Amino acid sequence: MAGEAPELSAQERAGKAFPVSWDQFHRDCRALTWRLNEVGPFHAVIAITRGGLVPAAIVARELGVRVIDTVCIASYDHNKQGDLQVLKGISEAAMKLGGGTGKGLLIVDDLVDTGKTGKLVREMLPDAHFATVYAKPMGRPLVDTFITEVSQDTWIFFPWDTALSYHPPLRDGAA
Ligand SMILES: O=P(O)(O)OC[C@H]1O[C@H](OP(=O)(O)OP(=O)(O)O)[C@H](O)[C@@H]1O
Ligand code: HPA
Ligand SMILES: [Mg+2]
Repeated sequence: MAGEAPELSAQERAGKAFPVSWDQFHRDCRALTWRLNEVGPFHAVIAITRGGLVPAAIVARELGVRVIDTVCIASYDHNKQGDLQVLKGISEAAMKLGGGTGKGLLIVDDLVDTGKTGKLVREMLPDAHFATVYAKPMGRPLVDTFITEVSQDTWIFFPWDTALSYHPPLRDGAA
């Protein structure tokens, strides 16, 4: 309708930016693995796609886990959260390894924000261990292990979603 304020995306509502480089992300994943190493061993890693694929590869490599499965969930379209859609569930083989409830399985995602995605996967695997690299306060109670907490009004920019670009000097009005 004319005159109505345009709806803000989750990223715009967040306000603060937290850009993460590949280097930083790799370091944070290794730090996460140090903590997980005290909790395991794990029979398999379940990556929540797509963001969970990158930390899952690093964590699985460090922990020596070779069985990796995915649960494919779509929610944010660019930066606005819609209804969650499970595009692919957990495989029968991974379910079997976790005794049907996820015991001994490690779920990995890049972050929890509102916690909606994590909640859905936890319902599928109630006894699994859930780890993320970053956590915002709303989603934090759902996670068993994470490395860095950022405020709810922060948007995390991952290296696979960003590229280096020119930034004008402050003097010329850059924010
Ligand atoms: O805690 P929530 O509010 O549910 O948000 C967290 C989820 O959102 C992002 O995934 P997204 O749905 O954007 O898909 P992607 O991993 O394919 O980028 C992120 O990778 C988490 O999986
Ligand atoms: O802060 C975020 N960054 C990137 N993707 C996301 N999906 C939910 N929250 C975020
Ligand atoms: Mg995701």
